[in-house]
Amino acid sequence: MASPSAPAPSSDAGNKPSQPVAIVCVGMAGSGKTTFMQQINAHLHGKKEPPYVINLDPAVTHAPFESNIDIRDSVNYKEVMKQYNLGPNGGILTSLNLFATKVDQVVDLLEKRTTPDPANPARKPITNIIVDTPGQIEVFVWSASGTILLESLASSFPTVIAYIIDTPRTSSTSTFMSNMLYACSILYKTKLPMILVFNKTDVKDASFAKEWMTDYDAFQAALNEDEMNNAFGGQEGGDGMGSGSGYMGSLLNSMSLMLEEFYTHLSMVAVSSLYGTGIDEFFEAVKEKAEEFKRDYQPELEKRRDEREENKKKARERELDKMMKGMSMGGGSKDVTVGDIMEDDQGLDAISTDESNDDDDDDDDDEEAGDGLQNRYEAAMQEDSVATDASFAKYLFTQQG
Ligand SMILES: Nc1nc2c(ncn2[C@@H]2O[C@H](COP(=O)(O)OP(=O)(O)OP(=O)(O)O)[C@@H](O)[C@H]2O)c(=O)[nH]1
Repeated sequence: MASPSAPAPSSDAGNKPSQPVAIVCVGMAGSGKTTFMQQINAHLHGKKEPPYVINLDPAVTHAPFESNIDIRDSVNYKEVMKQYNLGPNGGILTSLNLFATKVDQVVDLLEKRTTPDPANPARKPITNIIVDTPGQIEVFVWSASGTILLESLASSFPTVIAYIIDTPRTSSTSTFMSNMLYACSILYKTKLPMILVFNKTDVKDASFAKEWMTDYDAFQAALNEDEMNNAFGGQEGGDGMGSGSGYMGSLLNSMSLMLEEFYTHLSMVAVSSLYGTGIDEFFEAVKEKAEEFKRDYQPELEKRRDEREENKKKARERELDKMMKGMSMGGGSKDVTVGDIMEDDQGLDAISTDESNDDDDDDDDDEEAGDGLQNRYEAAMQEDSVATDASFAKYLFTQQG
């Protein structure tokens, strides 16, 4: 739930350097997401701008950094697997689903931490929110809970996807293309700006990737070379010149043409999470993509957020209405409210619906009792939501700083 005091991200707010940005790290298992998170976390701490850290990977056994919100504090992944009789992926998915039910409170907490606190002016508002996700990308990106979590985040903050790529494992044309297609599918699914983070460049330089993304001919040359060396395997060709699979070659060829357009929407940085190189460039790219978010993505998201708020308001009104109806008992020409029962204090048998017995004063009393009751319930509902937020913050999440 977007709190009313929270700053609604607006295009002019983009010029303020302190506007918080959410960076969601996504990548295949072993690509180095956690190590990258650790590196950007350390980088921001070094700049005296500690980020707000969220871990959404319920299965991680050891995280080398402290999280402000950790899914493992609210959902026991192993217990979920046991209780629901699930395998590892089902367990992660269900844990995310359970966690997604609390997303409003998560966003509330984030909004509080990213705005100045009048009660504590010395506390600096957070300017970066960094999020680690499960290595099973599809479980996060293609699940309803992943969508809810991302959309909720993006409805309050400029949000950028950092897609972490294992560079040494992406150096052949076929693995490169597979990875790019995956990135493409994430971009179109999340509709959020994306940075390709070529990680592990201490092992393999990422200049080949940059060249392939910007120069179609260079990729074609590499493709021909791979074909000649039979790098794709397969049985086709057989012309004695190491032709490899003709099918694979032409498929990659067509895909590379299609991806040319996709590359224009991306930023690309080369980093080594192990040694901390390229991190400054990464944050430059984040700045650029955050601007892009405000310019291109925000209008659509704001529309969706307004719709959601409106729906929420309607649902609340419906609930209140239902509750009030449930508490009034119809009969005769006039509804009798619980106020009648409370006033008479004689139980249901004492309720009279006979208007002829009521004088004008009674009518006024009835109205007042009804209104008072409605007001009290409205107030109670609001108090309840505040209490839920507070207790949620208290016992579900680990609050650091
Ligand atoms: N050489 C080198 N190794 C790295 C780098 N980044 C990560 N690694 C190694 O890659 C392995 C996987 O790194 P993680 O950070 O655990 O990867 P992950 O994507 O979080 O893995 P999952 O949690 O399984 O999804 C570890 O052995 C890291 O030490 C890097 O920049 N260079």
